[in-house]
Formats: sequence, structure tokens, C-alpha cells
Amino acid sequence: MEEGSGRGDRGKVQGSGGRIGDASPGEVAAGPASASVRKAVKMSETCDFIPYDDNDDDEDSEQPLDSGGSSDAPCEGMHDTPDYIRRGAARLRIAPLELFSGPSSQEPSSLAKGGAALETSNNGVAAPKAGHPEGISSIIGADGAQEATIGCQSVHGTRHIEEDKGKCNCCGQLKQQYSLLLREKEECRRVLEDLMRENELKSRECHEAQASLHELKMELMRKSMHVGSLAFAVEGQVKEKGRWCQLLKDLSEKFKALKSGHLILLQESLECKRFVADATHMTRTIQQHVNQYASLEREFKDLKEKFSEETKERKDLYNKLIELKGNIRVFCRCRPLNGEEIEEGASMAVDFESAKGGELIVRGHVSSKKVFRFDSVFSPEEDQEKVFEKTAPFATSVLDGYNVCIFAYGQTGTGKTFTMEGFEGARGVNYRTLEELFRIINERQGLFQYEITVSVLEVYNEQIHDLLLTGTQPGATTKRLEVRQAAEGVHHVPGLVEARVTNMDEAWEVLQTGSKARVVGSTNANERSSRSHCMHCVMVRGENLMNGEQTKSKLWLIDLAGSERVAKTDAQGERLKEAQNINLSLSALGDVISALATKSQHIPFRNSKLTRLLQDSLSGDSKTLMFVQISPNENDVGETLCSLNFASRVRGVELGQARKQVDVGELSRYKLMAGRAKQDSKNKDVQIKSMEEAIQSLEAKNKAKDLLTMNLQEKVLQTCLTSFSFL
Ligand SMILES: Nc1ncnc2c1ncn2[C@@H]1O[C@H](COP(=O)(O)OP(=O)(O)OP(=O)(O)O)[C@@H](O)[C@H]1O
Repeated sequence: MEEGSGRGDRGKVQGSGGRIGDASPGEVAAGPASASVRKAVKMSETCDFIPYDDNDDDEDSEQPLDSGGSSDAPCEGMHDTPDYIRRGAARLRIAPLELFSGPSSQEPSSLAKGGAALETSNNGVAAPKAGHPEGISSIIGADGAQEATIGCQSVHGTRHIEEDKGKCNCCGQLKQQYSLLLREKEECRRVLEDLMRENELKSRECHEAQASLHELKMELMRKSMHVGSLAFAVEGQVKEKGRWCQLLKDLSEKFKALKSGHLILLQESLECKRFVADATHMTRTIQQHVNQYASLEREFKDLKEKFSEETKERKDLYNKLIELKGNIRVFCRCRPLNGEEIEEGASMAVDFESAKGGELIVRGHVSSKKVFRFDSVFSPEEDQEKVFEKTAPFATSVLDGYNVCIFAYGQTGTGKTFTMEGFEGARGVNYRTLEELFRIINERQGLFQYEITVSVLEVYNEQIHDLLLTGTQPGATTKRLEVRQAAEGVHHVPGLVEARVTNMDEAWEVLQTGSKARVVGSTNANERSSRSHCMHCVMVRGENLMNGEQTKSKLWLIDLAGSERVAKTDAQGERLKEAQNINLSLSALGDVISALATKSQHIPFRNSKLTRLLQDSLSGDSKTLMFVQISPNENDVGETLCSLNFASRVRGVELGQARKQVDVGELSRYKLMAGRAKQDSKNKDVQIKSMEEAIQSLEAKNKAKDLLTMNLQEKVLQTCLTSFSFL
């Protein structure tokens, strides 16, 4: 009983230990064995006889575990059937056979056959070699010993039956054995029941396992699908990754480029920082300069005002100086004896050596001498330059806005044209005055603006001709012009050509054009004598850029016709008429100048074309300079005295006739007059000198201020440039 119980427990333990649900695929193969066991049990329950058939086992073993036939366990799974199941199955089949076939019906051969069947069974299950003792013992184990004993007893019993037929003691034993076997059978049945329960349990477990397997398969399928989708997703992700990798690569390159750009920008930013620092510095500097500029501008404005005031002051002073010297000034110039005169042995009628301080002594006939005093006396040795030194201030007056008239008066051939025009290498007053005008204009550039026009005309036989009209030939009859009064104190000649000139070359070209057109003829008095008044009119329009003051002034440069007396020339007819007209105009000019000098109420400008033309430049605060040209020739002394008398009249100071041989009283009176005149002259000279000094100092001041202004302007300009170039 204990053995059977032990076997049953063992099988139970082993069976429960081998749960299909928990088993590996090899363990799941135990399913067919359980099925065969179940089959065997059912059969034993019905007929208590279980025929052993290897094929059935094989079939069972080959039959899939689950009805769905989805078992993966092949027939070889049988080889993996646990031993306890095989042993239990073998036992269940064999023992009842031996017991129920019993000693009554079974032969020892059948027992042997049973042993052989056992062997076969063992072979079929465990595959040991037939009859191999180790195989049997290994299958049967400890229980096998009992069975063997039973077998032996059966055999022995059989023998006793054969030997001792009818002996009942054996029956008792057999009954005991039988009862034992019955108990064992019961035990086996219980085991079987346990096994069946276990089997059912296992079946349920199997079903559960199948269900779980199915679920697992479904899960697997889902997982597979999921994996597929995941694979698809992964593929997509891989592609995406590739794209991202490419993007990353591109981004890396971009990043590199950006990094290098960043470095460049960093450097640039550093430079910019430096620039900003510089800019800040510059801004401060600019601000300083702007402040400086503002203060300079204020200073400049003040200077401008001061400059304007001082310019006016200078102009007034200069004008006063001119006025002190005389608005009507007379310079006497004597030409040298020409070659012909020297050849003829002509002697000098003019004494320059004994004359001093603008005095001129003319030796008259019968040992008489006449002293003349002029503003300046130029001996034959004094050149054009020396003459112009004293003439130049008039050019300044013109640019200051005063009308000026410079003319040469004298007998034919005394050097009027030479003084006014001169020639190349010895330019006269015309050229030099214009040159001086342009020099001063350039000097005043930036402060004043000037516009210069030049007209050239002649007055011949009391007719005005424009010498700049094209096609004008010497002696040809040109359009007659008239003098018109445009406004109070403004006279002009309508239709007169006014050539605008901007430099000396242009101006000189215009002057030359006019000179060439001048009417030239010959007289008995001189081989080349002009019988017309050649007049150059220079119009100056000026603007003071500091205060906007505008001026309009006129400069007349006149080479008058010869002043010889009609009687001396022996002129007749046309020449006589010319001479009379010349005398008329010159006489009218003398009258006008004389009236101006004596500040007469009536100035007879209308007596001749010449005086009408010169009206603006002879009246008011105009300046007049007369060159009285004389001949040194003793033979011309009469004409010389006439010219000098005329000039003296013009100057308004007539020292009177100097007599060499005069009584003491008369002499004393003349000496007293001369002394007074000298004193007056000296006082005037002192005044003039002090005024000149004042003017010079003012001019120096103005120059310094001009320089300062220009420097300031340059500085401001540089600052602005610097600012702009930085920005
Ligand atoms: N200061 C001088 N020095 C040298 N030569 C002179 C001087 N003055 C005049 N002459 C000469 O005397 C000559 C006559 O001069 P010019 O023709 O200028 O006289 P004029 O008064 O103009 O005569 P006209 O009335 O006929 O025009 C010229 O040859 C000139 O060169």
C-alpha cells in the first residue's frame, strides 16, 4: 500500500510539477502522453483491460495537442515525455493484465510474454534495448523489485499449482495477493483519478494555455503588425533620419559658415566698437568744433561788422585823403627833347633842378621865368612806373565807388598818348590803372564782387563815335551817339557798346580795339596828331559781400586832342574847324573844372560833348586827375605856358608869374605869398602824411582781419570736411 501510495504521490507531484502552461515547448509535448493516459484510464474504467498498442501511442503522440491543430510540437515530442508519466502508463497497463489474466488463465509463457510486453513497453517508451536488465530496473525502479517478486510468486505459485494441485494454502496467499492487488488497484484507481483530475486540470491548463497561446499568437500578430508598422515607421524614421542627417549636415555647414561669418562679424563688431569709440571721440571733437564754429561765427559776425565799419572808415579816410590832396589833381609831365629837336640844338625851357616840391619853372622869353605848382611834376627822366605810382590811388577810389576821370591834356606831340597808352615795355596809365583794378579786385575776392565793362569812344568835331562797333574803320563815319540823363547825376550814352571783361587781357584787347579805330590825321604841328578825344569808359559795379552794399562807379581814361592854338597850326578849312572844336571842348572842360575848383554854383557841363560825357565823373565827390603834358623845347614855350596856365586854372592854385627881376617890395610880397603857400602846402603834406599813415595802419589792420577771417573760414571748412568724410 505504501509503495502504491508512494507511486501515486510521486506521479502526482511529478504531474503537478510539469504544468503545461508553464512548460517550455519540449514540456508542452507531454500533452500526447497525458492524452494516452486519459485514454487508458477510460478503457480501464470500462473494461479494466488496456491493450497496449505502440501504434496507438504513436498516433496519440503524433496527434496535435489542441483541437485547432496549431500545436507546434511534433511526434518527436514523445521522446521528451516525462518518465513518471511513461512509467505510470506502463504500470497501469501491465499490472492489471498480469493480475486479471491471473494464474488461472495465464501460462508462464504468458508471464514471460508479459515480461516481454513489459520489455516491449519499455522499449516503446524509453527505447532501451530489449531484455536489458538495466533498462528494466531503470524503468521499474524500486517498485519493480516488488513486481518482480510478485512475478516470481506468480511463477512460483503457478509451479505450486502445477506441482501441488489442489493445495489451498496457495489460494490464501493468492487471495492475499489478490486483495493486495485490489488495494493496489484501488490505489491505482485513486492515482488514476488523481491523474485524471490532474489531467483535467492540465487540460484546462492546456486550454488556458491554448487560449493564452492564441492570445499570445494574436498578440504576436498584433505585435508583428505593430512591428510591421513600427518597421514602416522605422523605415520612415530612417528616411526622416536621413533627411534630418542631411539637414543636420547642411545646418552644420551653415553653422560653420555662420560661425565664420560670426567671427568676421565679431571682428567687424570690434572694429565697429573702435569706430564707435572713434565716432564718439569725433562727435565730441565735432561738438567742440561746432561750439568753436559757433563762437567763431559770432566772432566772424563781429569781425564782419567791424570790417564793414572799418572798410567804410578806410574808404572815408581814403576819400578824405584824396580830398585833402584834392579831388581835382594836376600832374605835370614833360617829355624829353626828341632827336630832331636835339639835332636842331633846341634848348630846354623847363627847369626841374631848381624847382622843388611840385614846382616847375618855365623860362619864358626875355629872361622871364614862371613858376607853376602842381600836385606832381614829372621830369623827362621819370618813367611810366614812377608816374603811375601817384596815379594808382585813383584806381582804389574807383573800386570804392567813386567816379574818377583821368585825362591827359597838352600840345600835340607832348606825350599825351605816351602817358595814357604808352607802348609795350612802357605801358601807360590806361593799362596800369586797369591792371591795378584787377589786382585790387583779386585782393578783395571773397569780400567784394565786381563786374567790369569797358567802352571806347571818341569825340570828334563835337560828335560821339563808338570805337567798339564792329566794322569801324579809322576815319569812317560811325553812328552818332548822344548823351542822355538817366537819373539825377547819372548820364549815359544809349547804344554805346559796353564790353564786359573779367581780366586784364580781355580789358587790354578791348582798349586796343578802340585805339586802332581812332581817327588819326596829320597837321603841320606834328606828324601824327590826334584831332579827336579818345575816351575809355570803365564801368565798375561792385558789391560788398559782407553787408550787401552795392556801388556803381565810372572811370574815364581820356587822351584829349592836341591843345595847340589855332593860330600856330595855321589850320584852314576842315582842320580849322577841327581845331576850333577841339579848342571849344578843351575850353569848356577848363571852364567846368575851374567852376568845380572854385565851387561855383553853376557848372557849365552842357557847353561841349566832352564835358557832358564827363559830367558824372567831374561833379560831386568825383576825383579828377589831369596830366598836363608839356614840351621842354624852348620853341614851344608859348604852348607850354598856355597848357600850364590852363592846368593851373584847373588846379585852382596859381602861384603867379615868377619874375626874376622885380623890386624888393613886390618881391617881398611874392615871397610872403610863396611862404604862405609853402606853409599851407607843408601843413597839407603833414596832414596828408598822417592820414596816409592812418590809412596804412587801417589797411594793415584790415589785411590782418582778412587773413584771420580767411583762416577761420578755412578752419571751419576743414572741420566740416573732416566731419563729412568721417560720416
Ligand atoms: N615822357 C616821355 N618819354 C619818352 N618819350 C616820350 C615821352 N613823352 C612823349 N614821348 C614821345 O614823344 C612822341 C610824341 O608823343 P605822343 O604821340 O604821345 O604825343 P601826343 O601828345 O599824344 O600827340 P598827339 O596830340 O598828336 O596825339 C612819341 O614818340 C613819344 O614816344
